[in-house]
Amino acid sequence: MTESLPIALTVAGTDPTGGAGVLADIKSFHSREVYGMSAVTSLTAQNTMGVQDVFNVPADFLKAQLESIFSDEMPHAMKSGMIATEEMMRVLKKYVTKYEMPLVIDPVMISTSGHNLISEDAIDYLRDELLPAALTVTPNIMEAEKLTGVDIENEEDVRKAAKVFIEEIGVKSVIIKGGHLKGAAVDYLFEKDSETSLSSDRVDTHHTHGTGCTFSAVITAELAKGKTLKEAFHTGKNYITKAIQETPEIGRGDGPVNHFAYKGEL
Ligand SMILES: Nc1ncnc2c1ncn2[C@@H]1O[C@H](COP(=O)(O)OP(=O)(O)OP(=O)(O)O)[C@@H](O)[C@H]1O
Ligand SMILES: Cc1ncc(CO)c(N)n1
Repeated sequence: MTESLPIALTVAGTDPTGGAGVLADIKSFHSREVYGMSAVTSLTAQNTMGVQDVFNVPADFLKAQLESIFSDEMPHAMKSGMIATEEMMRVLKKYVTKYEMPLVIDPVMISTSGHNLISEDAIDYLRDELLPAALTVTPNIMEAEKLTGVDIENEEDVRKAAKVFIEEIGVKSVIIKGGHLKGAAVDYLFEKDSETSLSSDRVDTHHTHGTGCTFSAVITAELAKGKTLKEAFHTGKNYITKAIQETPEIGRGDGPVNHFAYKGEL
């Protein structure tokens, strides 16, 4: 008899060069010894130099993929990444409200290379309808600004934005990633009654393609194992720091992180 594995599902877009999106998520799940499943929202033609094209999967076909999964086996946790249109978000909302499991929303808006990955009118739906269904949301600074309307330049602003996320938008918790602020790379987890910040030295590199996807996927993998959000946050931070410190130098542009680098306890 083999032991059953924790299962994590990602609902996200693809990056054929494997640094971001679904492939980064599955690599992250796998390296944490979590069985990965995926439903694809968009196929992108992108590489380490930029995004060349995007093909959005018809919303009905996203529904078909989710139906295939949920009619067969229940994941223990799920995450969402790139969801380009409101129609796809409406489909996703049905599943995340029907089936109870920890949901991590990475509110992907723009690729590291600066390409828009979400239609402007889907942002309101994301904020008002999807975010409240999540256990946690993992915006970078720009995404947090866009979703809350708070300009963020320092730690005080991060706190103001977190207050809007929790008190006005109604999220249960939020992890604001300071990867794009000056100084050390500090990330903040705000839960209703607690605040945890984790800091690491900033690695002097431009190879940060897919850092956000990887970070949120590791958190999802840990939640699938039944870890607490605080524990998952710690593992996510340690994993991404190692993965950025030991980038594999793949591609001609801003390369991916190393999904083999972190060897922490499983
Ligand atoms: N140069 C760096 N050195 C150390 N840690 C970093 C660096 N850049 C980002 N991070 C960390 O990587 C994680 C992702 O943060 P970031 O703000 O880059 O997300 P993102 O912008 O959503 O990523 P993506 O580039 O995939 O869109 C965070 O834990 C952040 O602290
Ligand atoms: C498919 C996809 N999802 C997310 C990102 C953000 O890094 C990206 N570049 N591509």
